[in-house]
Amino acid sequence: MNAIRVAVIGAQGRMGAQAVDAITEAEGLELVATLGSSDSLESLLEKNVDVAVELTVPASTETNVAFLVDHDIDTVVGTTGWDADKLSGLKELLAEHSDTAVLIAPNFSIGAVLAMRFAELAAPYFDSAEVVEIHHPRKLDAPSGTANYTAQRIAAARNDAGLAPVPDATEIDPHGARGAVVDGIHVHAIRQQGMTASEEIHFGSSGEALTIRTDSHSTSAFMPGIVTAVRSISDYTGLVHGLENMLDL
Ligand SMILES: NC(=O)C1=CN([C@@H]2O[C@H](COP(=O)(O)OP(=O)(O)OC[C@H]3O[C@@H](n4cnc5c(N)ncnc54)[C@H](O)[C@@H]3O)[C@@H](O)[C@H]2O)C=CC1
Ligand SMILES: O=C(O)C1=N[C@H](C(=O)O)C[C@H](O)C1
Repeated sequence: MNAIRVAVIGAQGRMGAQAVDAITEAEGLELVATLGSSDSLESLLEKNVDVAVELTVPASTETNVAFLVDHDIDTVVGTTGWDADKLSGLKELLAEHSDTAVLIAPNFSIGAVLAMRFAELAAPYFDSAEVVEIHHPRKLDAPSGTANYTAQRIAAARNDAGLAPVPDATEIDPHGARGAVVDGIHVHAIRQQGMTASEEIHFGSSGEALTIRTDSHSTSAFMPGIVTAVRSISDYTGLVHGLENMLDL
C-alpha cells in the first residue's frame, strides 16, 4: 500500500515540530511538506498531499482549513478557536466537497478524550458541574478548546436528562470570580509556568463529589492521537468534531 502523504502546517510551533517527528517516525506515513507562517499554502498543491495536519494559531486556522478543503485535502486540525459560527461555516464548505473530511480535535490526548467521555456519562447524575483548566502561560486563548468542548458536552448531557440549571446563589461577583460560563457551565482558566495542559471536572450532589482529572505533562501526549487521526481520516467525509469519533468510544 502507498504511504499516506502528510503535510504539517505550523511546523515550527511546539505542537507542529513534535508532529513532524511523530509523522516521520510513523509507519505508513510520509512527511512531504512542512509550512511555517511565512510559507504559502499554494506550495502544497504540487506535493500531492493526502492529509494536512493544521497546528497554528486561532487567528489563522479557519483560513488555512478553508484553503485545504477548497483543494479537497483531508485535514486534521488541532488548533483551537473553532466556535459554533466557524464550525457551521466549515460544515457548509464541506457540503460542497463531498469526498473531503476535516477533523476538528479539541484534544488529541487519549486521557483527555476519555475524561470528557467520563464527564458526559457522569453529568446527568450530579446537581453541580464546573470545569477548571490549567495551561502554560504562552497559551493565547482562554478558556481552552478542551474546556469549552467539555462544558458543551456536560451541558448537552444535563439538558438531555432534563436537569435544572446548576445551583448557584451568587449575586455579587465584581471581579468575575465565578469564571466564564459556557452553555450554563462555569469554566475557570489557570495559567501556570511549568504546566502543559490539565483539566479537572468537578461534580457534586448532596453529600458527595466526583472529580475527574486529566494531565498532559508534555506535548508527546498528543502525538498518538494525531497519528491515529491521519491514518483514519480517509474513512470519513464531512466534519468530524472530536477524536472520540475515530476511537469507537
Ligand atoms: N488539539 C490538541 O490536542 C492540542 C491543541 N493545541 C493547540 O494547537 C495550537 C498550536 O499550539 P502550539 O504549537 O503550542 O502553538 P505555537 O505558538 O507554539 O505554534 C503555532 C505555530 O503556528 C505558526 N503559524 C501561525 N500562523 C500560521 C500560518 N498561517 N501558517 C503556518 N504557520 C502559522 C506560528 O508561527 C507558530 O510556529 C493552539 O491553538 C493550541 O491551543 C495544542 C496542544 C494540543
Ligand atoms: O494550547 C495548548 O497547549 C493546548 N490547547 C488545547 C486546548 O486549548 O484545549 C489542547 C490542550 O489542552 C493543549
